[in-house]
Amino acid sequence: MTDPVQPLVSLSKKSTEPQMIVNLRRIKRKILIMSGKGGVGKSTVAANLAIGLALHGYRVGLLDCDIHGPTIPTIFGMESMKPEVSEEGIMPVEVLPNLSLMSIGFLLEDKDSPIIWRGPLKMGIIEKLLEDVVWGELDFLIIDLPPGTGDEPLSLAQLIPNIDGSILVTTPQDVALVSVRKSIGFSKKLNVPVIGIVDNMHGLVCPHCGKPIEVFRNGGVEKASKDFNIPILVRLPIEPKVAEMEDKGTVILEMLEHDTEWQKNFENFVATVEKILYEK
Ligand SMILES: Nc1ncnc2c1ncn2[C@@H]1O[C@H](COP(=O)(O)OP(=O)(O)OP(=O)(O)O)[C@@H](O)[C@H]1O
Repeated sequence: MTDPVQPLVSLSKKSTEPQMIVNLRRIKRKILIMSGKGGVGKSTVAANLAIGLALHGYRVGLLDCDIHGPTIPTIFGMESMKPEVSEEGIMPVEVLPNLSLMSIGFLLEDKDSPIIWRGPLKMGIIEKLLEDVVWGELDFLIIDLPPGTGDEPLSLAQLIPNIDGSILVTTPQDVALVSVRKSIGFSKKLNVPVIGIVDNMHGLVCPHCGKPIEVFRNGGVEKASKDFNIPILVRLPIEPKVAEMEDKGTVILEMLEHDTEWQKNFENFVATVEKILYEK
């Protein structure tokens, strides 16, 4: 059986761990963004954290490891970009002078077909990205993992050496507790400390009266935070503009505007993450 989508970059070169180590050694901090299930806002959080850190002056890379639905190129309005491939390796796509991206989505010839890869090929392409992407010197590499806490995201995360911390993204239903517990177990298996939880889609601000509306029955995230002694880093409301911003690729413009609630929430989130990491 042939694979339905052919990656642009040849996978024939044999993996060599030292090359991966050489590339990743130049990165000061590697942060995993993960979630117990799909569609909770993991890529949204990864993209905005990367932008926020870059706006604070850090050199940031964002690696989209979501093999089944790589959304980072769309969020940045860069779906049609093709990374340069040279003797040195694959060059990440530059969004700002100090923010660059790499996504499996950039390496697919046919972006509209569903991505159905067998296990070894999936691991192969992630290994290839870790080995061959020439990030240069970075202060942060933000890694957007595939959703879930099963064997596949675990094996992918295990390919990345010396991860500094994980951020768990969840929504506020009661099942948050289950989801957060699974994510903590996942981080433990990787020996990665949990930095904190992002409570996403936490209510909605009424567009007429400005008062908060609780959409889901809340309490699960607070309980998880207390039970596991892990801080809630930020509560993000349901923001109807987000899907539109992401589809149009204007997320970065929103973050450059300093007067929206969405931007302010992320500004606080980024400052909290920075504080936790640099006080360690
Ligand atoms: N706070 C929010 N308010 C409104 N929409 C949101 C919010 N957070 C995320 N979304 C939207 O929800 C959808 C899923 O978000 P996202 O792709 O970030 O989730 P994910 O967890 O990465 O999903 P996947 O499982 O596909 O990896 C997107 O359309 C995004 O625009």
